[in-house]
Amino acid sequence: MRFQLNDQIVLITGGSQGLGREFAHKYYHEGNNSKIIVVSRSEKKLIKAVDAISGKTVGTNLSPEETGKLNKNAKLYYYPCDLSDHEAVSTMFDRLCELEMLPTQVYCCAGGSIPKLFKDLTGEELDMGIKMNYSTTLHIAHKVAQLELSNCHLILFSSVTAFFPFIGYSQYAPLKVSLKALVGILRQEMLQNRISCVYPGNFQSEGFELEELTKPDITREIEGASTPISSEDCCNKIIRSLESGYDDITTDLIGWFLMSLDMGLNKHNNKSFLWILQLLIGTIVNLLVVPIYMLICQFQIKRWFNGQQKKK
Ligand SMILES: NC(=O)C1=CN([C@@H]2O[C@H](COP(=O)(O)OP(=O)(O)OC[C@H]3O[C@@H](n4cnc5c(N)ncnc54)[C@H](OP(=O)(O)O)[C@@H]3O)[C@@H](O)[C@H]2O)C=CC1
Ligand SMILES: CCCCCCCCCCCCCCCC(=O)[C@@H](N)CO
Repeated sequence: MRFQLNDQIVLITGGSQGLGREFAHKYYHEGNNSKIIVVSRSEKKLIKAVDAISGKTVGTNLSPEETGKLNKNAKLYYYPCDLSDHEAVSTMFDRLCELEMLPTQVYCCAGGSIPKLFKDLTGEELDMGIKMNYSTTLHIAHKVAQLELSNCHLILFSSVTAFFPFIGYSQYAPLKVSLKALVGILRQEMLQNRISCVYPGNFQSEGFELEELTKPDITREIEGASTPISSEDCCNKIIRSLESGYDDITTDLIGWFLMSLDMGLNKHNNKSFLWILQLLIGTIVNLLVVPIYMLICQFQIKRWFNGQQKKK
């Protein structure tokens, strides 16, 4: 399935800000004869996003209640929906079916993290992590599977933390690992669909700014190797990889390197021309470097905890 921006109906979850809004902007300005539907919980943020993308208020609300004002010739649409609610997702797809706007590409950008030590998280924050990072993608993928949208290209957004879950990301990384597992299974079951998975490193977004407020220093120290890039750069890197036919995509060197350590049983369909290099690097580094790094990492973490004790 050759990837292109033109002649698509592209559904972007998490399209009200950050990376999702960047993709919407890219399709709006470069995708000829494409329709864009941005989805998130907040109608207010969606309206702000469509204004920012198009420079004027042209976004059309696709909700059933807005049928009277529907402009079928518009390019940019929005649909407020809490994607962690299976029924709400089902209603959204019913609506898209009614309007003959079932998607040909789906970007599952909805997600976000609250970096804290596990014991410092609230039950609500833990539940939010599961909903925001897993359920939102799960229900969308489930509807694509059930409707047998065989020409639909699913693009899931995991994270580098799926290759190396580390201290401070207990509310987030396990769910990004789950997405990696889901991708492996869907690739075996949904043979008619192209299923891509993106493992971004850090990039500047509203979500990134928010997570910086609670991120423990030790977490920031470990992830220092992933310097935040702009959302626009991240978007363009991902589009270039998709256009090159890759389906397991990273956005920085450390992400590519950590993916090489995680080749396992799910990466053998990776079309990266560097795939064999990744396999070789992964084998050698897993054997010779990882044991040493994990000792250093444990020392770093123990030193940080000792420092925390002294502060008390
Ligand atoms: N920024 C980074 O450094 C990295 C980000 N990632 C991943 O990339 C993706 C995009 O990240 P980023 O741009 O920073 O995200 P942001 O946190 O900036 O935006 C998250 C988006 O998801 C939407 N959203 C959250 N919960 C729901 C829900 N239940 N239903 C519908 N929409 C929802 C939000 O809109 P609303 O509040 O209106 O619902 C918002 O539009 C995420 O999956 C993130 O985990 C991965 C690695 C690094
Ligand atoms: C031989 C072994 C070497 C190991 C080096 C370890 C380097 C770890 C870099 C981790 C980068 C994590 C980026 C997370 C982005 C993200 O998902 C958050 N911003 C949440 O949004």
